Amino acid sequence: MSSLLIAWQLKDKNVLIVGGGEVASQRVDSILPTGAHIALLAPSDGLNPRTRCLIDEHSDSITYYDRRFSGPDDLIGADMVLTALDDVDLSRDICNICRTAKIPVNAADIPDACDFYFGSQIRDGPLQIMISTNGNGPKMANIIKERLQKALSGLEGQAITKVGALRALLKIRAPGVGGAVSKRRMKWMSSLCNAWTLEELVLLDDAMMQKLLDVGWENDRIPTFEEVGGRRPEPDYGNPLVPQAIGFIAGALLAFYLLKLGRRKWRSLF
Ligand SMILES: C[C@@]1(CC(=O)O)C2=NC(=C\c3[nH]c(c(CCC(=O)O)c3CC(=O)O)Cc3[nH]c(c(CC(=O)O)c3CCC(=O)O)/C=C3\N/C(=C\2)[C@@H](CCC(=O)O)[C@]3(C)CC(=O)O)/[C@H]1CCC(=O)O
Ligand SMILES: NC(=O)c1ccc[n+]([C@@H]2O[C@H](COP(=O)([O-])OP(=O)(O)OC[C@H]3O[C@@H](n4cnc5c(N)ncnc54)[C@H](O)[C@@H]3O)[C@@H](O)[C@H]2O)c1
Repeated sequence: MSSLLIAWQLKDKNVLIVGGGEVASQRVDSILPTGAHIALLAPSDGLNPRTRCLIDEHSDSITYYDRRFSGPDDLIGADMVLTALDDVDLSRDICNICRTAKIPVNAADIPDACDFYFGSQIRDGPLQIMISTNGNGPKMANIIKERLQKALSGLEGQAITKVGALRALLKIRAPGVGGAVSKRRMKWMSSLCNAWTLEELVLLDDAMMQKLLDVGWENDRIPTFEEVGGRRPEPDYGNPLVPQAIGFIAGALLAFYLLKLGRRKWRSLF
């Protein structure tokens, strides 16, 4: 069996985390950027220092309850539950209550009881890559993430941000959902993404976007980067004085060496 990989939207949803150890702190890291309201339930004497820090720094997003899990009432209003406990029986009980209440649940210590797994993540602006081994080898997911990270240029997130802005402008210029307009929009956007390099997309600015739409979209074609006023930055050779200074020092050292050699030869003749 494999699993469904989706980008779950959690903005303004209620996520309950039961436990406050190291794994709980990683769950907070994963949930915070989604814009969800987090409730964290764990006695303060078991709080990991990072979890404590996250609670203090993000008091607008995290409501902390300094107590142990007390039963099904703790789950009321939760849209998602994550357990990160050192008590497998309690973890399993919480999973069972969630299943009855139809609340999606992840238990860090019982893969079989999870509705979904976390994965190793690469994030760069709007780009989100999740590596999952479907429960087989979490450390392998982490190693593969590091390999993938090296293969990325670092421009992807910025390029996607620019494409997102252009898509939003195009939707204003050619509104509508479905039908012929949708088909034309999708074809034009896909052709542009295929035709332009990542570097060119990163350099898109407001004026170029307007021109792309005026010249390209309106005439149903993909203009080149240069055609819409794109300019590549001049290659940076650094400070021109640096090579000059290096040349001067090298020249001076060579002259000094030759002078010394000349003197030695002169001496040896007499
Ligand atoms: C990817 C990542 C995401 C995250 O947690 O955010 C993640 N685990 C990570 C690290 C990690 N976890 C563990 C080790 C020690 C080495 C090792 O065991 O390999 C390391 C390595 C480390 O710490 O470096 C121990 C471990 N993990 C699970 C159990 C319970 C069990 O298997 O029974 C045990 C105790 C096993 C035991 O007692 O022996 C279970 C799960 N861990 C998952 C996700 C889900 C499957 C994901 C997948 O298969 O891809 C799943 C099923 C449930 C879930 O957590 O959702 C994150 C890497 C983030 C990153 O660095 O990028
Ligand atoms: N999924 C993963 O990636 C992964 C990785 C490592 C470990 N684990 C497993 O996850 C579990 C948690 O790991 P950890 O390192 O965070 O453990 P931990 O011991 O650091 O934290 C456990 C937390 O649970 C709290 N707790 C205990 N009983 C409670 C209760 N009744 N109500 C509320 N809170 C309670 C403790 O106070 C503590 O904050 C362990 O079982 C571990 O084997 C999972």
